[in-house]
Amino acid sequence: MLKNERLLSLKNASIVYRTELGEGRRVWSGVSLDIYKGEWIAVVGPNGSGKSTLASVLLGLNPLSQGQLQRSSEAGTSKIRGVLQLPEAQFLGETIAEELDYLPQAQELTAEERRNWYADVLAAVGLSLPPERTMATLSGGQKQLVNLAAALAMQPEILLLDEPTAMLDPASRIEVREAVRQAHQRGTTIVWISHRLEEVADATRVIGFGAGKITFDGEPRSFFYGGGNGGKHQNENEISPCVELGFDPPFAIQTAMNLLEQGITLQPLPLTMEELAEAIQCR
Ligand SMILES: Nc1ncnc2c1ncn2[C@@H]1O[C@H](COP(=O)(O)OP(=O)(O)OP(=O)(O)O)[C@@H](O)[C@H]1O
Repeated sequence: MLKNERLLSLKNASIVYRTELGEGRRVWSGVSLDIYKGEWIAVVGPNGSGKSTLASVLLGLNPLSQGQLQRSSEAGTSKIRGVLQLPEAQFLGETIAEELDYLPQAQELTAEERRNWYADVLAAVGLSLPPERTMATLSGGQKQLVNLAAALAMQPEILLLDEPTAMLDPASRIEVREAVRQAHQRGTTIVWISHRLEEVADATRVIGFGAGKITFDGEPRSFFYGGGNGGKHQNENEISPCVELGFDPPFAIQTAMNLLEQGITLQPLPLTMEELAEAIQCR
């Protein structure tokens, strides 16, 4: 796990919502979390565990009931950008050009310069669409890629994604994931909230949310296979943190676990079908 410059810290944070009856509903409490430059953090947890609430807190949209949110000097509010579950929820313009025109960078460009800039912004997520295309005519995946392009054009330190692929078909999910991978390779820190555990394989770190607190904070292999650093295969009585949170591990990991139970060693422990095939071939 990369541990260098700290961008954001939550210290002993709690969130209490007011219900319609005026009572307090505690979503989570005692949450402490440091986010470091260059990390790719996958946040997972059951429905209602408070993942989207965490997204709102980190984006500065939801005040804490208790505790503190600290930003490093470089990671001011302008340096974290979010992409949310419903692509349409974030649109302001009717066309791609109008959407991008809302970004502060656009204000400094001439009409001529803007055309090249639109192309560059869209190319960063692998899109080559005419800027005059209306948003309503785009596929769900393309809409989400435009959202992603707009977020990345702001050059955020942290890109926060709250289930950005939830409404997308498999092909669009792959496109969005690839665009995020490339942003991460260019140095953007990623916080990705997801229900799809196969998306966790890209992460350098997993945060598990459950029962009102963080239940797991570690590497993906430890999350899926249990054990300490890098995930040693669990002993008979140990439940992996993934299963403990109520999730079935992805197919590749379930298959690997079955092989391990039969005494077949796999090095390194695979997180994806490709890694599983490789580990079997290397035996
Ligand atoms: N503005 C709000 N006012 C009151 N309660 C809220 C509010 N927002 C969320 N909650 C409640 O807080 C809890 C956590 O919600 P949140 O959306 O953060 O969970 P989640 O883990 O993202 O869920 P999901 O996986 O279903 O999207 C839920 O019980 C939800 O009903």
